[in-house]
Amino acid sequence: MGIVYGITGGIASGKSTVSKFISDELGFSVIDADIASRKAVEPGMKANQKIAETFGKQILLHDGSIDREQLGALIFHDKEKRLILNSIVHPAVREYMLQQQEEAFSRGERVVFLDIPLLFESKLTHLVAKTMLIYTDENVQLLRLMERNNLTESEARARINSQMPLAEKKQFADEIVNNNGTITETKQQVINILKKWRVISQ
Ligand SMILES: CC(C)(COP(=O)(O)OP(=O)(O)OC[C@H]1O[C@@H](n2cnc3c(N)ncnc32)[C@H](O)[C@@H]1O)[C@@H](O)C(=O)NCCC(=O)NCCS
Ligand SMILES: Nc1ncnc2c1ncn2[C@@H]1O[C@H](COP(=O)(O)OP(=O)(O)OP(=O)(O)O)[C@@H](O)[C@H]1O
Repeated sequence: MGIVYGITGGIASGKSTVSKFISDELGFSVIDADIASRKAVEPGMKANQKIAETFGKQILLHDGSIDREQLGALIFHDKEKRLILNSIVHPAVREYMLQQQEEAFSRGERVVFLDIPLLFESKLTHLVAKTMLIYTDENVQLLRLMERNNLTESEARARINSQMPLAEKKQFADEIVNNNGTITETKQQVINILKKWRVISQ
């Protein structure tokens, strides 16, 4: 059994950017909740059928996959619908992540990272030894989200408002990476934290 660290943040705060650095440049396994949530709803999976039953067959594309754009438009504007979707998808996401984690340990890895956007909202901190929050100011988050996803300001705000504000997440995090600056500056902060945690040597 190895040790598990949590990477969290908000939508478009830079979690994937940090995860990619930790996996591609530092060589650790990073298990991504967004990828898990995509797998959990593929055609043939229980959650796919449940979503069609709950939100209507028109939520499926011709190949049986979920129309993510349509589902996003529904759930990011409606808390009740969002909680229903979460209750369908999250158990499968947790199962998948745990399985990936065990596979990494059985390959002999000693440290794995979980990238979970809703780590604090879903009260999952017991799954990890320590947490790293990828933080940006809300105006930076908004602009990066609008640009990356080609969203209007009101669409982007609806997504940001679906999560606990990043400023509030700070109090729950063991370490905070300020990602308002350049990616190089962010990587250096990540290295410092991993040294402090003794994941990498000085
Ligand atoms: C609503 C869906 C179809 C939109 O898909 P889309 O491809 O546009 O976005 P993607 O899955 O890449 O998520 C992007 C970001 O949105 C945010 N987000 C996604 N789902 C949620 C949610 N239920 N509540 C709050 N924020 C969310 C996260 O920050 C995530 O990193 C999809 O996000 C989904 O199925 N969400 C429910 C599962 C979930 O909670 N996923 C988040 C991690 S488990
Ligand atoms: N320090 C930075 N400087 C400039 N652009 C950045 C920086 N960090 C991230 N970005 C850009 O901001 C956007 C959001 O980053 P990223 O995809 O890593 O966020 P995320 O937290 O994984 O988002 P999501 O939860 O939506 O998947 C991307 O387009 C990314 O290239």
